[in-house]
Amino acid sequence: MSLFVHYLSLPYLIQGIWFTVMVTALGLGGGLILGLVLAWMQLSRFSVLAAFARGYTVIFRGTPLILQMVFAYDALPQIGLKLSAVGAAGLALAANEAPFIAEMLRAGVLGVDRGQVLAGQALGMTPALLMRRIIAPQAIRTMIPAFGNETVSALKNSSLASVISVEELTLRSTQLASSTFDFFSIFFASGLIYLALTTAVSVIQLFVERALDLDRPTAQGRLAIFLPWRRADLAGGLTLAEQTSVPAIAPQNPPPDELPPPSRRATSRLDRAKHAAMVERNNVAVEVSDLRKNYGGQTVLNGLDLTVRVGEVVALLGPSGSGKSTLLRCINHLEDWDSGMVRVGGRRLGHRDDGKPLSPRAIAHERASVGVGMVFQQFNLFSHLSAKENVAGPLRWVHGMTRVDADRRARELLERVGLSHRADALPRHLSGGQQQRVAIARALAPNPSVLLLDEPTSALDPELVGEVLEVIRRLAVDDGLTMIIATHQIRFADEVADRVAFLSGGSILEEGPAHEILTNPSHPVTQRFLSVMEGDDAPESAA
Ligand SMILES: Nc1ncnc2c1ncn2[C@@H]1O[C@H](COP(=O)(O)OP(=O)(O)OP(=O)(O)O)[C@@H](O)[C@H]1O
Repeated sequence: MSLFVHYLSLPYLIQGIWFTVMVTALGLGGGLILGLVLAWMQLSRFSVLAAFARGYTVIFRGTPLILQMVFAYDALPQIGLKLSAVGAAGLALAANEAPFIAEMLRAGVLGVDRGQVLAGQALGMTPALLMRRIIAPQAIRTMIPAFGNETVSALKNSSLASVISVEELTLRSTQLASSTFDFFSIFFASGLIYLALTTAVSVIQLFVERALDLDRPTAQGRLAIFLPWRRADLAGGLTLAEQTSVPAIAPQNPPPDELPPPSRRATSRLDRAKHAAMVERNNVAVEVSDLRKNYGGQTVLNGLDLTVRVGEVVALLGPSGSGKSTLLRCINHLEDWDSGMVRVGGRRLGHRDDGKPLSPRAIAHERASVGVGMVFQQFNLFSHLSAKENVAGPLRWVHGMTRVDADRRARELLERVGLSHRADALPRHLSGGQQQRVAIARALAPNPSVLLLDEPTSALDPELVGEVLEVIRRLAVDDGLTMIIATHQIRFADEVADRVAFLSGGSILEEGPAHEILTNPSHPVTQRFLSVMEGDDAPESAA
């Protein structure tokens, strides 16, 4: 026992730790940089880069690290690259770790909900901005456990550096044992030192995981100063003390969601008819002509034409799979199409005037300047940001608003959708209806010229549908916003829409004044569709 304690504190062994840590740090640091490059290459649009990265991965993941170390130490000098033993071991470890780290990074990036990426694009975020503000913060959080594992594995793998005479812990233990023959005590002491190092890594991993856990309010507050995507919350009006006291879950008796009273403008059908007649004279807001889109062999949009005027509310109805969502995504150029043209505010979104496609970055800038807001079926709120940050963040990042102005606008809009009291809640602490109202506030924040709503209530429980429809109704009636709404809510369409377009098989079968189409459809497919809906949601027929 005393010998064991003696070896545990022997400077010769302790100094070996320094080499072990150095090789590990070089391997992990280099592996992280190289892994980032490999992950970027694999995710890139250029297939040559992706193929090169895959080839690298196959070679370095498929050959033993020990051979890579020997190669780095003995073969590289042949081509004039002479490295120290520690340098060669660090380089080989980095080259070996890189493909594993790249896969981890790729899994983290691909694991971020695609809906949030779409929402960011719809808000006019460039690919780089999306990566920095939306994808990376979420991916990093999910990658911590895997990165902890990788660190432990790199630490243990560093022992292979002994084959190229790096005087790390394993080599020194072996040397000591061969001179003293006290194998058991020396290797037991050395094993215990490795265990202490890997335990330290696990403790750090645990600390970082807890610190990044958004559900722990204390951590949120403390760590926010180091995290760019959380710093915003602090500066948004809450002091650090207030921030740390924000409850992780909704308070027991939260104040009820209250929408401000609507304007006195009536929502009667007669008013809607007058409104429809009035917008007839307005400029064209959205023009879709002869739009065609296929997914593989399936035709989803089949030469579709649609014109929407400023201030008009158009409801898209039609059976499931008729192409409503695809049409909305094309209008915002979240989806490319095969032929035809889409103009928003007179501009060909996504294309130059000569018809050539724009780069993703240029499309993002154009989306932001043309102003097409989008509300999705699944809300697609940024799950790592509070309700207020979901609204204020894009205003700062995309539209260059100051923090004070963006926060003020976010608060105004949250108040308008009756959620000012939940401004600091994370999306997962809100009900579906509340999340959709935040999503509407977020889409409205940059004052879009057109708002596209893709079945905004179909993911909601029936008792939550009403609150979201009320918010949309107010936007249509009080604010006169130009809207295109894909919906299955027939009664709602009758109340708020000026016009209904009925889609089937990727084209518009029938369109016209909402009440007329809904109560007296002329096409047999529309008649059949409305009669199926009749039981629960059909409008009262005209008197
Ligand atoms: N990314 C995709 N890849 C392949 N097919 C797709 C894709 N997106 C949609 N589709 C297909 O395109 C067709 C139209 O889909 P879309 O979502 O536009 O219909 P919808 O009218 O909005 O339906 P719903 O009312 O059910 O939402 C469907 O048959 C769907 O399976």
